[in-house]
Amino acid sequence: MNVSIVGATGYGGMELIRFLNNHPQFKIKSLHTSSQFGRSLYEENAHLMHMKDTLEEIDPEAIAKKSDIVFLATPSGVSSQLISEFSDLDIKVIDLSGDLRLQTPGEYENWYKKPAAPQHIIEEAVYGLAEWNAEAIKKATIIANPGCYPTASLLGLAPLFTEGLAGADADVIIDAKSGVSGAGKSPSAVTHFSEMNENFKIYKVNQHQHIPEIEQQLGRWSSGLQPITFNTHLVPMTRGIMATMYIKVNRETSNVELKDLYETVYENHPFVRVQPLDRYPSTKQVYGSNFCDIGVDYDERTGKVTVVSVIDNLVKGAAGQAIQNANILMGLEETAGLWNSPLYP
Ligand SMILES: NC(=O)C1=CN([C@@H]2O[C@H](COP(=O)(O)OP(=O)(O)OC[C@H]3O[C@@H](n4cnc5c(N)ncnc54)[C@H](OP(=O)(O)O)[C@@H]3O)[C@@H](O)[C@H]2O)C=CC1
Ligand SMILES: CC(=O)N[C@@H](CCC(=O)OP(=O)(O)O)C(=O)O
Repeated sequence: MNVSIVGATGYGGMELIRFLNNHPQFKIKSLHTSSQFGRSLYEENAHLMHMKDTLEEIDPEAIAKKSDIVFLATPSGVSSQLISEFSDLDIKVIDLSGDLRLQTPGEYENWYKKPAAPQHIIEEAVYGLAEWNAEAIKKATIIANPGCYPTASLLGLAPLFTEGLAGADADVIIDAKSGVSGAGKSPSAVTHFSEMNENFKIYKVNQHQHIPEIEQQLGRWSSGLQPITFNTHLVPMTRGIMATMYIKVNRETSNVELKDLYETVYENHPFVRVQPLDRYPSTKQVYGSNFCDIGVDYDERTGKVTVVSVIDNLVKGAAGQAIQNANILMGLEETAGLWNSPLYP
């Protein structure tokens, strides 16, 4: 099966290339750029010097003729415009941006401050939280790949909500931290070395665009969900997300019960690894891999559960989950091309 990547020169695009080069069924057919067509991929990306591909312009009709799937790894505000051209063509689309995740155009415009995609396309797009939406993903034409923070948060929260231990009044608090590659390839005043080195920053306080995305999915599991508290921090490391979450549960529980619950829920989901009792994950144990590692603890004093969830933002948080979704969509093994161990130490 042939695949194309739009936004191939960005961090998400290059991570797609890294995994697709080792994929048993998918072959990279073309790589697309908005600003560098005609140049060789390796010219600005020395680590890809072994690849001879030339970057091509973004022509949806030409892409649909050569490929079965196109990955859009473009900044927000791009696929909301491009998607209309692809949706009339015979090609599956997997969008890594936030453009097709929110079910209401007004909500997208409110949080992203950009024009939304057409309503009928938003309705057609399937939310690609792979562990929780596989049946819909199998039948999808357009997949909205989840955001990095929502992936870590929702995988950690899901068992409590789907198994009835937490409900609408769970008073969810998510305290999340990310490595700097989450902000993409372009350097900025916030992310350059002397700003980030030996520093720890909170940003977008109570304003992050992933708030409605997390609430939307939690609301599917628990109707009438009260608003959540969600805040994000930048950590001076390249990759990794840790979401530490606090959830009020509706009855007493124990760490043994919680561990059993999480293990049972994720029994048939190889990319989610539940930690042993009294162990909590760190970002390095998933570095470069498609794993999401989760640790849980019940605090008897407060009646709250603490969930710690870690992913690599560029893999399970972006390119890895996008390929996992492509595997499910094409009827392949979910793990095809993704079953590598984390890079450690
Ligand atoms: N980084 C992360 O951890 C995650 C990112 N995402 C999302 O994935 C998407 C890609 O992110 P990331 O790779 O980090 O971003 P980058 O900024 O690293 O890369 C984006 C790429 O998109 C291309 N691009 C820029 N403007 C346009 C345009 N107008 N039309 C078409 N292509 C354009 C650029 O390449 P060129 O100039 O060659 O066209 C650029 O290399 C974003 O929407 C991001 O929010 C989601 C989850 C995690
Ligand atoms: C560290 C960092 O800056 N992370 C980015 C994640 C961006 C992203 O993934 O945005 P969409 O999912 O909405 O496309 C942020 O917090 O905005």
